[in-house]
Amino acid sequence: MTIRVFAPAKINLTLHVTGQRPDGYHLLDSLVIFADAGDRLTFRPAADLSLTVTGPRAEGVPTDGRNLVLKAAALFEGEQGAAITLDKHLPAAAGIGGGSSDAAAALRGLSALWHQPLPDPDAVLSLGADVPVCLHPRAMRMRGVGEDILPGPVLPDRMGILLVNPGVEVSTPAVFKALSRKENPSMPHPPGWSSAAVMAHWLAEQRNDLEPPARRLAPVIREVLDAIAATEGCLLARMSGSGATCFGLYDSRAEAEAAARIIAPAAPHWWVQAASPYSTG
Ligand SMILES: C[C@@](CO)(OP(=O)(O)O)[C@H](O)COP(=O)(O)OP(=O)(O)OC[C@H]1O[C@@H](n2ccc(N)nc2=O)[C@H](O)[C@@H]1O
Ligand SMILES: Nc1ncnc2c1ncn2[C@@H]1O[C@H](COP(=O)(O)OP(=O)(O)O)[C@@H](O)[C@H]1O
Repeated sequence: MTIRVFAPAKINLTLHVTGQRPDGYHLLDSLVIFADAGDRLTFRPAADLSLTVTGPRAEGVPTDGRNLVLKAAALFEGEQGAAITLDKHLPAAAGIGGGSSDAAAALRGLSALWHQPLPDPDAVLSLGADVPVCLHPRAMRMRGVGEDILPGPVLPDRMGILLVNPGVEVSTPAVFKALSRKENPSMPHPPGWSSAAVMAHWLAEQRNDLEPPARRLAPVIREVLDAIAATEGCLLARMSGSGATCFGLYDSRAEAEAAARIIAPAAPHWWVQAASPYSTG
C-alpha cells in the first residue's frame, strides 16, 4: 500500500499584520490560496520510521528530526514505522510554506497509513503558524497567529499564477522584527469575484504588511516585483508571506506561462513557476 499526498505551495494574496501578542507572535489577517505547484510525499508501511528527500529542491533540506515531516510524525500516538519520501520541488524558507505544507501533508498521509485521527489543533499549530491552514488547501481566510481559519471566497473560474523566487532566503522572524508598525487595519470581508481582473482590483486595495520590511532586508525583491509587473497581462504583483517569493496574477494560466517564458531566461538563477489555483474541491 502506498499513500500519495500533494503538498501545494501556499500563497498569501494579502497579509495584514493587525497586532502582536504578549508572547511576541503577530496577529494576522490573510487571504490564502494554494497553487498546483508543490512537493510530493509518499508513505509506505515499514518497520521503522524513515525519511528520504529527493527532487530538484532537495539540497539543504534537513533529513533528520529537524524536518517538519518527522516533527509531524512525532505528534502521533505510539512509535510506528513508515517509509516516507519527500520529493521536493518548492524552494525552502521562501514565504510559500513549503515546510508547512509538507508537515500538513505528512499529518494527512500518516493519519491514513496508521489509521489514527489527526493530532489536536494545538499540537498542529506547534509545528508552525502556517500548518493549520495548509491542512485545508483551498481559498481560506487565516486570522489569529494562524490558528483561526475559515473558508475563503470562491475563486474566479479562470486565473493564472506566476511564482518567482530570487534564491535569497529571508528569515521569517527577522522580517517580523523589522516591521515598523505592528497594528495595521484588518482586511475587509473578501467577496466573490467574477473574474481574475475584478479580484486583482480588490486585492490591490489590500496589502502584504511584511513586504516593506522584507524589501529592506532583501532589496532583490523589488527587482522580482518589477519583473513580474512588467509582463504582459499581469493584473497584480505582490510578495507572499515573509518572502522572498513574489506572485503575479493573470487572467489565464496561458498568460502566466508566457510571463514565465519571459522571466526565466532573463534570470537563470531565479525559480520561476507558472501555476493555477489548487483545490481539493
Ligand atoms: C509569515 C507567514 C504568513 O503565512 O508565512 P511564511 O513567510 O512563513 O511562509 C506565516 O505566518 C509564518 O508561518 P510559519 O513559518 O509556520 O511560522 P512559525 O514557524 O510558527 O514561526 C516562525 C517565526 O515567525 C514569527 N511569527 C510567525 C507567525 C506569526 N503569526 N507571528 C510571528 O511573529 C515568529 O518570530 C516565529 O518565531
Ligand atoms: N520539509 C521541509 N521543507 C523545507 N524546509 C524545511 C522542511 N522541514 C524543515 N524545514 C526548515 O524550515 C525552514 C522554513 O522552511 P519553509 O516552511 O519552506 O519556509 P517558509 O515558512 O518561509 O514558507 C527552512 O529553513 C528549513 O531548514
